[in-house]
Amino acid sequence: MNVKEQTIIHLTGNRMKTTDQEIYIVGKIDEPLILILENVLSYIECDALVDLAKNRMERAKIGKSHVVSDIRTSSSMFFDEGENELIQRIETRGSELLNIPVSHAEPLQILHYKSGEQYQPHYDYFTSGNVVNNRICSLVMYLNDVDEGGETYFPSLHFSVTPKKGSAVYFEYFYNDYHLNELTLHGGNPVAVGGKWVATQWMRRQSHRQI
Ligand SMILES: O=C(O)CCC(=O)C(=O)O
Ligand SMILES: [Fe+2]
Repeated sequence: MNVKEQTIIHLTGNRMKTTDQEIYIVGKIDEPLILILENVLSYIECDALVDLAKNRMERAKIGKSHVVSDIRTSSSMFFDEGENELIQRIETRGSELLNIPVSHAEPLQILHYKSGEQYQPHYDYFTSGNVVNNRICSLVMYLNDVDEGGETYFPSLHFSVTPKKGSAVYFEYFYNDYHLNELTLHGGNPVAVGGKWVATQWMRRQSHRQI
């Protein structure tokens, strides 16, 4: 018999409550665990994140070498850890939702795709040999509705998620079975009409912040 591996998030019911938000689970894949979540951010929070990020965007850099790459044609920025009340609130909510201490959180990343821009399929975890404190899960939060295109796409699962303002897709890749981690290959489909803004929260296996 095949026994299902432990996941990071343990679900009890169709809602997840944090101190200040009630989040709805509206879709799920079991293995690897992928959740579609609604009401992760309020509209006001989405707009505020975009406003704060707007003037701080630069062309996206990929991975450790930080070389500008065509793998991702969007632009990006990172907020500083807990840099203001809004960022603190969102980091705390993410940590409560995922049940992982905020010290494991990477700085919140904002991505902006203009029409035609995309993010080719990739893994969020680092694949080079000796990573000691790798990423274990991702929460990709949508900050606006996209008119056409811009889905988060999981090619190995033939599954895509349509961006919806305030909603998010969560996935984890902390499995012993490497094949399950590899199934989290994902990308951002080209935005056909309009633009797309996302906020990505990655969590590390161990504490990442110097506090
Ligand atoms: O834009 C998306 O839908 C995916 C973003 C993503 O894969 C990431 O931030 O690592
Ligand atoms: Fe990603």
